[in-house]
Amino acid sequence: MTGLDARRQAYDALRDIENKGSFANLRLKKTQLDDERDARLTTQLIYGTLQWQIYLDYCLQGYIRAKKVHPGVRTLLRMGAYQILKMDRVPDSAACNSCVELAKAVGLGRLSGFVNGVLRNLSRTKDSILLPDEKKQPTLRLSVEFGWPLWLVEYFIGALGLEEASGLLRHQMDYGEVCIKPNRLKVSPAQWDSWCADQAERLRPAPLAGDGYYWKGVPAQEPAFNEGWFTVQGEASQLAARLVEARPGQKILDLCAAPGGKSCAMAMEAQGKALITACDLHGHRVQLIEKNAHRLRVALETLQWDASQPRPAWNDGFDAVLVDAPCSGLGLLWEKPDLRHRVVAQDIAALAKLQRDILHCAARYVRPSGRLVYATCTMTHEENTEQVRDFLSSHTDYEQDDFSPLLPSGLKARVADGGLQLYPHVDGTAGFYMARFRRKER
Ligand SMILES: C[S@@+](CC[C@H](N)C(=O)[O-])C[C@H]1O[C@@H](n2cnc3c(N)ncnc32)[C@H](O)[C@@H]1O
Repeated sequence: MTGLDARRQAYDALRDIENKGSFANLRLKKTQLDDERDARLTTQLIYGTLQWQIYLDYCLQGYIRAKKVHPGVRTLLRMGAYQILKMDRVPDSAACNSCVELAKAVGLGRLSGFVNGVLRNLSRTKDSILLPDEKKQPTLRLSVEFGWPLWLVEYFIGALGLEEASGLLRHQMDYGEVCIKPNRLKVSPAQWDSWCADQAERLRPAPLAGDGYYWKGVPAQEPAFNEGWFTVQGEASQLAARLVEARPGQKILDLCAAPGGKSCAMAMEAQGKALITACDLHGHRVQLIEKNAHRLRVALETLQWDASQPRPAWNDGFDAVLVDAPCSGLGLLWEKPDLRHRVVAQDIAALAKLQRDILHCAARYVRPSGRLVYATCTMTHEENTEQVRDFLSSHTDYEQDDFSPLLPSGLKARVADGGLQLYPHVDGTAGFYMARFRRKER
């Protein structure tokens, strides 16, 4: 059967994500498929099944009478239901047959009849599934229809109102595309133009990223990526790195740097001539920064360091400091759907405290008239606007720094209260927040 290997890899990854808490994007990198079509199918099955899990479980519940379902079978049913309900290009019969074959291949052959029965019934009657009433239960409807945990729907409705939250929660993104940007330190204009011409059918301009593109491809399988010709970085992340305005000869500190996307972006922006120190709390993540820098051939100094602890030796030592803070990551829920099932509301307060501590330390490292950039990939006011307000009220040696001239002309979001909040449904980026402060002259 075509795609059975791809489906098996997706099944194994989904089991690891559930059992071992693996992150989907990292687990995906471990799948081994040489054929690009298979690799795309695996990606779509993993991400799609996770994105729609709540919707799929809702639809499946009407077809399952058993009180307990074997966890492996539940994964198979979700994968099958995803193909039947959300993947138009897969015929229902292929979705059913492949799940039955997969059940046998993963040692669940004795339950393959059950899998077959549930999926065939679903396929036959899928058009009559009733979702919660939009008028009577708008919150539950958004949760089920678009696969969001209820608390997240309630959070966004509380923060944005029903209409805006609906727009946000309805937004979908294409998992098959990544945003790329040329590494001008490594690739010549002629080489880049020629690569882009080869890839023309898979590229579309990234409106906010200057010379970047959205590319339908698998980076690890692309020689140009392994040669360091381009970086993979979302438009919002690129923008946050740009706010630092890293210039040749400057000393820059990136306090929460792994896996090194923004550190490398800043190094490239400064034509490889800035002195960039990239730190992270976790040693294994510091290695990711080094790996990234090595691939892109940019020089960075790396250090394992807890940014919430003061380091007096750094006081007044940097032209600019970036705090790309650990955060609830709600802005990445579209591109990393496993996070929807991982983040919990209780995380937000603890993260806000950590962010405050990190910002407080970072404030000392900036030289007078230097820049401090604060960024998160989330949309909670506790982690964003409240941090900015709190920082300015407790650090009177800082003022807000207007960065609007640096923003791309096509951007719809506007700076408000000194910060820029990007939303997926407004600008098509990840949900991201950024603010910039300038230390006053003494
Ligand atoms: C949003 S990510 C950074 C992404 C990175 N700037 C990039 O562009 O690739 C936040 C990082 O903060 C790190 N982190 C968490 N707590 C930290 C702490 N107390 N000190 C330093 N880094 C920390 C995490 O390990 C994670 O790598």
